[in-house]
Amino acid sequence: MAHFVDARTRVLQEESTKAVLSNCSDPKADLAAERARATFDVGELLHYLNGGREKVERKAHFAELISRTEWGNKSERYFQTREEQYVHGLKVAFGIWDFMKEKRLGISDGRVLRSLVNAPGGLELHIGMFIPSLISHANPEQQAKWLPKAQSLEIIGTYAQTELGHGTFVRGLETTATYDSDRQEFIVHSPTLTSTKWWPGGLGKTATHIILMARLFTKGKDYGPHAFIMQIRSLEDHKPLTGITIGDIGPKFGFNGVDNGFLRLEYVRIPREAMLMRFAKITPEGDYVPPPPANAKASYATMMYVRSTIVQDAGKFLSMAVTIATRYTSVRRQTTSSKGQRETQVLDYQSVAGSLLPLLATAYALHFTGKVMMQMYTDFERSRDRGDFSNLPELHAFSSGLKAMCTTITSEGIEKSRLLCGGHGYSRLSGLPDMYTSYVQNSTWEGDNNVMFLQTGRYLIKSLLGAMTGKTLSGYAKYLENAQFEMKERCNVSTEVQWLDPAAQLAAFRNRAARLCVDAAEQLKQESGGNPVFEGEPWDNSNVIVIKLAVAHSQYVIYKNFMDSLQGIRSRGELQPNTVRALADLQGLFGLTVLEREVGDMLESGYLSARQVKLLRAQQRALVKAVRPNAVPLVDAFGFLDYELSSALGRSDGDVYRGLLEMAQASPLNRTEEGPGWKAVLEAQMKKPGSRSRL
Ligand SMILES: CCCCCCCCCCCCCC(=O)SCCNC(=O)CCNC(=O)[C@H](O)C(C)(C)COP(=O)(O)OP(=O)(O)OC[C@H]1O[C@@H](n2cnc3c(N)ncnc32)[C@H](O)[C@@H]1OP(=O)(O)O
Ligand SMILES: Cc1cc2nc3c(=O)[nH]c(=O)nc-3n(C[C@H](O)[C@H](O)[C@H](O)COP(=O)(O)OP(=O)(O)OC[C@H]3O[C@@H](n4cnc5c(N)ncnc54)[C@H](O)[C@@H]3O)c2cc1C
Repeated sequence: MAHFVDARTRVLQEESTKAVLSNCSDPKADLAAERARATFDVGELLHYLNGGREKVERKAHFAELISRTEWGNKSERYFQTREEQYVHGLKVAFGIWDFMKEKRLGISDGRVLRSLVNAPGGLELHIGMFIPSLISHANPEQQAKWLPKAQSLEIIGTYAQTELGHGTFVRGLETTATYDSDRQEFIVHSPTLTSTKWWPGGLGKTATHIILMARLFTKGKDYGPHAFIMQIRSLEDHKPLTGITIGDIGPKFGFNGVDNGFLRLEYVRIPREAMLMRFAKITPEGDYVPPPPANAKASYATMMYVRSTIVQDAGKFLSMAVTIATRYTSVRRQTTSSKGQRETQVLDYQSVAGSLLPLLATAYALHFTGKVMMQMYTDFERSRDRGDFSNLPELHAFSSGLKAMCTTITSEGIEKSRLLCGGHGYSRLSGLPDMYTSYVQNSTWEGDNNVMFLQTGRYLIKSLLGAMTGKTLSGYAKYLENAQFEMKERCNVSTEVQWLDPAAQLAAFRNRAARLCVDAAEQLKQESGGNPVFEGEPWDNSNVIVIKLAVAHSQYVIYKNFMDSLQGIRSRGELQPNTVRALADLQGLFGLTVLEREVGDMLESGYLSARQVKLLRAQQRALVKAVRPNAVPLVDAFGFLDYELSSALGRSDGDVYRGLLEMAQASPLNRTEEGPGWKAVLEAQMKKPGSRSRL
């Protein structure tokens, strides 16, 4: 029934409404005004970043279609229970599958669809690791047997490596696969409590098959972790097979649509052919045939593939967070110094712009590094398929450090973006809390970040030691050939504007990394009492400096990739000069922001003087101002759709307050006016005789 308001009430209210309206915010107009400030052609950059106009339009077309399906509807997204999330995640996966079949779409379209719906569920590991493991570890016969079933979703798999007792230290896995040559079978077994598999995504309630990482024993000898494929659930009634105990590990910090699981095996027999035998093999008689020495770590290849995809995705997630925060802080107005004046857009506060715009620049930096990373992985696959594993060590070092660096940056960046949105950033309807809780596990899974940095540091120190004995280095570590020269080098910047020179910035990144490498090698030598030892106490006691080195190197790599990518764009004339200028500002802002944060090392080493640091800071602040007018256009160029962001604050029309109010309607607490607590608790309590008088 309509609420009746009398005329007198309306007249009295009119004046105050007028007063409020005179300086109240108009978010839609604010965002439109921001867009009008663009100094470059947003459409051009949008198409460039997203692989062309056709892809941009195709994505929008898909979003339009799937948003109307039951599984693609996101209105309940923030209100689901864990069980609902899990079932919804499955519906999404199969919804996408049917949609792809119906429209005859390929894998790259599938990726777009998954990213649009963004509802991680029980099939993540099937797509992300089970199928890739079959491709990289199975021999041609095994691939012919398993891949069609996996690709048609006849079976659903996961990657079961981590155990209660061991995740990082893969060689310490306790699950055993013991070969019985009489029956030409392996007996797979969980001999201890700590050998219980724990964490694999989809293992709890979804997967019918697993890639099992277990220690291979044959003829009484332990050959360490190897990959096996085995069935764990019946394809008839989905119940666990004999000797197998499986379940869900319970709620997590985020990512709760995924049924991460546990698994115990009790003397389960699997055929000899269950061992994935592309590299290492077992003969029917039980003789172990090792992989060639060059690819001794071949069984770790899936992890490297996933690390590469994680690096590729880091930029996307940071860009999403920054899009939400930039749009919102452009329309959010707070505080005015004089009465009658409009309140300030919060993005105009130096503290907000000074935090958010460097993140925007970083999102662009990660975009370019992600592309380089995937290219490097693809190149590795090509040479691997020719039997050439020579670039494996560099790929491992590169992907480990970047996985750690990019996920650290993105995790922190999402949280910073949320904080910059104030109170509304704390609402799940902003999209930022869920993005954080479901992203931050990237710092842990697929190799804890510190552990990954240590792998990169190890490679760099070994490279440096090699260079000192005359070895030629290649790839990103090449600069270490000149480490001794770098130790004496001083920065030659003498004016603020000279800090804009990419060569000056790159030199600072490189010098810091080179010096840290020399320092780390020195410390390791000292701890080792002579020749550096890369394990045990000497190594453990050098962890902090080695991680610092790997961070510095990864920052150098990300900056270099940004610089080289922009150079390539310029020399190929791919973008108009105004667009390149906008990107160059971002490159400078990214570089100087990182260097500013790390000046302590460079002052300590003597590479920079206090005056040069002052100049650097001033130039960094100037770049924040230079980027400010393009803030909204630059996030628009990422090309995220409202459907994709699923955020009241990130709306492309800027209508954030309406967005919050509309999205909140779906809260289950709003299903009735009195709310679920009235009948359950409140009524009885509040109507108790005497309760009013007590209050
Ligand atoms: C479509 C796309 C969808 C994507 C969706 C995503 C969904 C998926 C989501 C994902 C969900 C997540 C799912 C999950 O989480 S799955 C579980 C992931 N688990 C891990 O990542 C475990 C992390 N641990 C390791 O990787 C290893 O054990 C480490 C690396 C720590 C040490 O290992 P180890 O103790 O054995 O070695 P070492 O230190 O004695 O070093 C010995 C030598 O080996 C070299 N070395 C080491 N490793 C590699 C390597 N890989 N390639 C080449 N070389 C390598 C190393 O440089 C050294 O060389 P050198 O110095 O002697 O020359
Ligand atoms: C959401 C999620 C999903 C996952 N999905 C899967 C999956 O599908 N399949 C699967 O097999 N696994 C999965 N994992 C497991 C994941 O790969 C491991 O948790 C990860 O590799 C870290 O190992 P850990 O838990 O043993 O950490 P730990 O190694 O116990 O780390 C604890 C601390 O010790 C430090 N540390 C450990 N070793 C060293 C060292 N050598 N030197 C210095 N510091 C060290 C680490 O830096 C860390 O701070 C998942 C994990 C999560 C959180």
